[in-house]
Amino acid sequence: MIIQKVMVIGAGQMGSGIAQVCAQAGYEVVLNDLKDEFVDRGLHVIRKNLSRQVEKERMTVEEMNTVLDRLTASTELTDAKDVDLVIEAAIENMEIKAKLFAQLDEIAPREAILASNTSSLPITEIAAATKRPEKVIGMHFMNPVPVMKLVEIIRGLATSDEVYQAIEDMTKTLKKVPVEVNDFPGFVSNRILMPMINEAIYTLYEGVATKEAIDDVMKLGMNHPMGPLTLADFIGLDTCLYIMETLHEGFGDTKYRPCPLLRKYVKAGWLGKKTGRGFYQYS
Ligand SMILES: CC(=O)CC(=O)SCCNC(=O)CCNC(=O)[C@H](O)C(C)(C)COP(=O)(O)OP(=O)(O)OC[C@H]1O[C@@H](n2cnc3c(N)ncnc32)[C@H](O)[C@@H]1OP(=O)(O)O
Ligand SMILES: NC(=O)C1=CN([C@@H]2O[C@H](COP(=O)(O)OP(=O)(O)OC[C@H]3O[C@@H](n4cnc5c(N)ncnc54)[C@H](OP(=O)(O)O)[C@@H]3O)[C@@H](O)[C@H]2O)C=CC1
Repeated sequence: MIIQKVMVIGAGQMGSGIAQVCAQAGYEVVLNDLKDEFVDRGLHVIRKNLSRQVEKERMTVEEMNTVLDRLTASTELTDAKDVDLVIEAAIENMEIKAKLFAQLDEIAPREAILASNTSSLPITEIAAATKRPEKVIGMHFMNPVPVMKLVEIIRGLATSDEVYQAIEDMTKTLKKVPVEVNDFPGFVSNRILMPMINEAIYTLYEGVATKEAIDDVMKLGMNHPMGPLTLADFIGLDTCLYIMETLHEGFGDTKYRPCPLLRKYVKAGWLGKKTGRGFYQYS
């Protein structure tokens, strides 16, 4: 399976990062979102990241322009008609992802691989929305994508060995480290990370300590680069809540119940860094 052209769906924080690393690795990339303004916002972030690399003299202006030239903006799913791989990074919602995959299955070439960057939703269920479940796979990048080395690769029930191998090889061309996991709610990363974040929110909710103190304990005591509440703001509180709900529903275990304070913040539209306010305020 030869992968040359990649379509990334969703130009948010994850989609723009994925598009950037694919373009830097030499792939032709189509970056798709619902509206031009969202795609432009994603391309703006990529330009800013690459300019920083130029300032640090890790890349020349010519190299930056070559990378930027590999990126094409799109607001039409029909642009998937000639791609080899789609990486979906729209919001963490099964209905939206299933609908996207059903449409992509109709549009993308028969041989194309359809991957999802979902952080917790079952790949097997996403694959069932298509007539090519053997070509559907999870490709779970970490935030911020240009910096983090891991890509968790999730095999759905029907994912073929050939598709797994092609995605593992492609991940290495992005200078990332693939780790294979099976399809269970939250996979490995968020099954372990998100209950810790949820517990940190309970710790705040129950008045055990201030948000700053909770973050300091985990930063200074456990050497985490960010405290759990700062990390929750960074990931997006909506995404954190969707993941906890997937764990809660998927395992049917009350230990995964989302903290009411997390629900309250999401209902208020306090989604973290991306909306300017979460546990902390960002100007
Ligand atoms: C929810 C899920 O499904 C899965 C997830 O992704 S969970 C989230 C996983 N991610 C994490 O846990 C991140 C934890 N945080 C960290 O590792 C660090 O705080 C961090 C890498 C984000 C920033 O590191 P820092 O040392 O505090 O800041 P800083 O010195 O400014 O940045 C370090 C480097 O990262 C780069 N960087 C930081 N943020 C960046 C961003 N958003 N995009 C691109 N590059 C970025 C900087 O340019 C800098 O690069 P160089 O070293 O090459 O110069
Ligand atoms: N945040 C994180 O740390 C991580 C997130 N993920 C996963 O990546 C995915 C994206 O998350 P993230 O980038 O943080 O979210 P963002 O909210 O930053 O971005 C999502 C983007 O997708 C767009 N979108 C929504 N629906 C559609 C659609 N039908 N077609 C095309 N685009 C659409 C959104 O547009 P609009 O603004 O209009 O809604 C938005 O621009 C989620 O599945 C998430 O779980 C995975 C790893 C880490």
